[in-house]
Amino acid sequence: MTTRQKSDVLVVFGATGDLAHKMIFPSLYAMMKRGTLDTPIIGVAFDAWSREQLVARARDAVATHVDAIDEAVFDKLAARLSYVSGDYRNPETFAQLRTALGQHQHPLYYLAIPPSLFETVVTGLSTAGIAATARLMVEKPFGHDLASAKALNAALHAVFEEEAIFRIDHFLGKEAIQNLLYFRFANSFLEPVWNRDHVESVQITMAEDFGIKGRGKFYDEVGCIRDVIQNHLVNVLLLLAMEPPASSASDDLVDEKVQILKAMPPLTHADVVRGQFDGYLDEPGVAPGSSRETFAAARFRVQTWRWNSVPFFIRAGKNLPAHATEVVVRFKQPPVALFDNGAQTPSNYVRFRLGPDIAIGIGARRKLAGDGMQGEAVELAAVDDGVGDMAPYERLIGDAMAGERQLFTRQDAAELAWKIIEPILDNPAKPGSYQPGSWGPAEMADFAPPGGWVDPA
Ligand SMILES: NC(=O)C1=CN([C@@H]2O[C@H](COP(=O)(O)OP(=O)(O)OC[C@H]3O[C@@H](n4cnc5c(N)ncnc54)[C@H](OP(=O)(O)O)[C@@H]3O)[C@@H](O)[C@H]2O)C=CC1
Ligand SMILES: O=C1O[C@H](COP(=O)(O)O)[C@@H](O)[C@H](O)[C@H]1O
Repeated sequence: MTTRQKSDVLVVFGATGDLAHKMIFPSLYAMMKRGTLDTPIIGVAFDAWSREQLVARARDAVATHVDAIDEAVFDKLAARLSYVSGDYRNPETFAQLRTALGQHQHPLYYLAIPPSLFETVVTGLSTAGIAATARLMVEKPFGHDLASAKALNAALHAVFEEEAIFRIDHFLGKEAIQNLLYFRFANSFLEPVWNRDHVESVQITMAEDFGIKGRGKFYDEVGCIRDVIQNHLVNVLLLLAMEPPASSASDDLVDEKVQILKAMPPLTHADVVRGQFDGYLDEPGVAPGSSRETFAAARFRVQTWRWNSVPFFIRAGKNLPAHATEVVVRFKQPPVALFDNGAQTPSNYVRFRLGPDIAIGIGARRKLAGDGMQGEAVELAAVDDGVGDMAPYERLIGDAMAGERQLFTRQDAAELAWKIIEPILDNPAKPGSYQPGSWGPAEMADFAPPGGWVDPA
């Protein structure tokens, strides 16, 4: 299959599951509405459902996520749906799928299934002779540590070439995160100051004001560092730190990200604060006495000419006081404090609000009206209302079907990210406890970027 060839059928493994309900069907509906989906869609899962049951499930999924279903659009989606029922461990399931594919030669197989079944399905596709001219889209988590990520890559590569594999990190499909790349490299005014001469620190906060939403079993195996830092937030860091790519071609972009990953030394325990919210151990599915973190803050180093000595801090957690993902790039103080009676005033910054609301702000000081040279902090902000923005899964499914790899994680990048995080995974020490609605455990009092954390409003 050439890299430019469009997939001519979408096959969703896990069509009856939670992710399909929450993200995939609403995205397929949105694609249909936008006119960007014109292929058949085959769901494959264990439940002995009829096609009508799958259509009903898809309808429920869409109804849950849109204000009012456009019936004509949904009917077009429903008309494209078919269903193959069977166990992925049974070769007969793949024989049935081969029949269902009919004349279609270039499927996109979307693995929205438990990771323990990725290899089983890939082998099943290969044995049935329906893998050679196909693409594979793989859900997170992509491995549990470096060794498992490597093993998974080896299993996928036994059947699919790297160019045919699309590893999802839904953060990369977000409009605001694409804008990080755009804002940095579509403007020239940032470049002269975007380096260690001018930047004091970079901080990335992903705060969620809700808990683990009944996903105790999943979350307790994963924890905050694996769930969002190793993937989503390291990806944000890479977009902030990377050098300008030679072109916007996928491999040129990823090559620059990989250069940054190679320049980041593995974390040590001294680089990390872990926390667990009070009440976590009472959540269904959480192991008794679990030491899994629901909060983590980490200090990363990027040892390049541009960034050496600039700390990159990431913090993330459940049950924090706000729901916001935000980056603050803080610039150094002016060399001489001429005004404000010589006081060191908050310095300049660039703030990227990545979600749920979207904004870019530039922090500066201006003089207050009056006789004295006293000032105040102001922010020049561009706020995006998000109306009409493409949801990440819609963008990513569309890109994978088109063979567009820019927003997917390449094998080397996935493995390097694990290498950096690996030493701090699975710390048996008890994380510091924190009250739901606070900014993490007491240890955070001594763990902050120069100038302190900026708590998103
Ligand atoms: N749910 C979420 O919010 C998110 C999920 N993900 C990832 O997406 C993937 C799927 O997660 P999720 O939808 O929550 O999982 P679910 O457990 O809800 O769904 C699993 C799906 O796999 C099918 N399945 C499982 N075992 C078999 C089998 N042996 N043979 C045939 N079908 C089987 C199930 O079919 P059946 O129902 O018929 O038994 C079901 O359709 C995972 O990798 C997860 O990490 C990523 C981000 C968020
Ligand atoms: O992958 C995940 O992301 C969500 C947050 O995603 P967002 O797009 O809603 O910001 C997080 O809540 C979840 O724990 C994690 O698995």
